[in-house]
Amino acid sequence: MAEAKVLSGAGLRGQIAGETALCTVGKEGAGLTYRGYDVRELAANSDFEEVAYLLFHGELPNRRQLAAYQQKLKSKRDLPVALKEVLERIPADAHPMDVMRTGASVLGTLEPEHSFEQQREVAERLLAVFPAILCYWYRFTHDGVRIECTSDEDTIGGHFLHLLHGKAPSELHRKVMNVSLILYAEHEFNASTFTGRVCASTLSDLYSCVTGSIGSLRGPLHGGANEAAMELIERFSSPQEAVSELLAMIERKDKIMGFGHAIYRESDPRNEVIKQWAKKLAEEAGDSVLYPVSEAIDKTMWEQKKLFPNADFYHASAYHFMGIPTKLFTPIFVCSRVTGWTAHVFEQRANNRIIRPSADYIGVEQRAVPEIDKR
Ligand SMILES: CC(=O)SCCNC(=O)CCNC(=O)[C@H](O)C(C)(C)COP(=O)(O)OP(=O)(O)OC[C@H]1O[C@@H](n2cnc3c(N)ncnc32)[C@H](O)[C@@H]1OP(=O)(O)O
Ligand SMILES: O=C([O-])CC(=O)C(=O)O
Repeated sequence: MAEAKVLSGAGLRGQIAGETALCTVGKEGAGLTYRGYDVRELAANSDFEEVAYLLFHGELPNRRQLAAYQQKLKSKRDLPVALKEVLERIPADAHPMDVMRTGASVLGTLEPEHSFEQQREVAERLLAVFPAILCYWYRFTHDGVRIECTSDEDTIGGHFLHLLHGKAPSELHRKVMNVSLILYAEHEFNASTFTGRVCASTLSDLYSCVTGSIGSLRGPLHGGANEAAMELIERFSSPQEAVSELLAMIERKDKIMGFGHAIYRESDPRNEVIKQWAKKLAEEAGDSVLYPVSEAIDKTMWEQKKLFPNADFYHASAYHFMGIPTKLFTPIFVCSRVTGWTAHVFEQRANNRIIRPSADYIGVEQRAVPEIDKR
């Protein structure tokens, strides 16, 4: 299960574009590992901060190290006043991924990375501050309130939900956010990470790398698929309606968001984990539509196209059941993947050569430049 496809063709498929010690994707037996650990085991037993520590330091923390790390991240959560002022000026109808991109970029002007020796501090600052960047802007522009950007929540997942809803989340919701952040943390040379590595290879600063990565993640073929999946699911009021409309979409050769993967062949190992939690949340919410509709789409896609849900599909209903507005789904991915992105930048910097591939030229033959009056 979760094996890699035989790769060929466009999109740099099948090309080895570098080395990494961070992650394997689609390796037989364990579909996704972070530094050798199966993501399903990490999601069952760990805090997201343990995974962040693992990606940055190479090994899991012990209990004392984890407590110190969580405390350190907690102390870095507040936003500079100048950043709050910028966030207040971004319109309510802006794309929240543009808010994340701008937030990272502005922080880079206020707290620049002067030397690569600061790289871990900068990465931890970004990790700690992203939930507040998103929620400060969202609550100010949608509810007219200036929220506190700190909370006494120990975990980043709990902190995010606390800022968003203005109150402490339930244990179940804390747990699901924690699992979700673990599942999204790292995924080898995906498009947004590769963007970050290309930027790093020019010896640029960490904020530029992360800002570029956010831009790549924003698209619906990558991180944006969780929002697109939600828009699909909530269109239907019953599994029967979902199946008949889906068959028409398949007939029209529409792309069904939240399905398929560039590397996995038969399943995405993150899906089985988030699917279970989405089911639990559906039961808790007394839902009798969204989850059954999701399952009907899942079943039909497999029967008709042999396409399986990727990490994004059941994340849509899981986030929805926790009261998270759809347009904030992809920014949550940023709050998590910033760990993978920055760990890849550290790796690139440690063994760097500028990334500069070649192209096959398919344009016209060489020719003389005609005088402007003769064109
Ligand atoms: C966390 C993440 O970023 S996971 C990815 C999130 N993205 C999505 O969910 C968007 C929907 N999925 C897709 O667009 C694609 O599956 C991608 C972008 C993820 C992978 O793209 P590719 O590697 O090019 O897909 P692949 O080579 O497997 O495609 C094979 C065929 O299946 C089709 N296909 C793949 N995914 C889908 C889909 N979701 N719906 C309909 N058809 C699909 C392709 O169109 C292609 O058909 P063709 O040969 O007739 O052109
Ligand atoms: O690996 C990919 O191409 C996309 C993906 O699932 C991720 O980045 O999590």
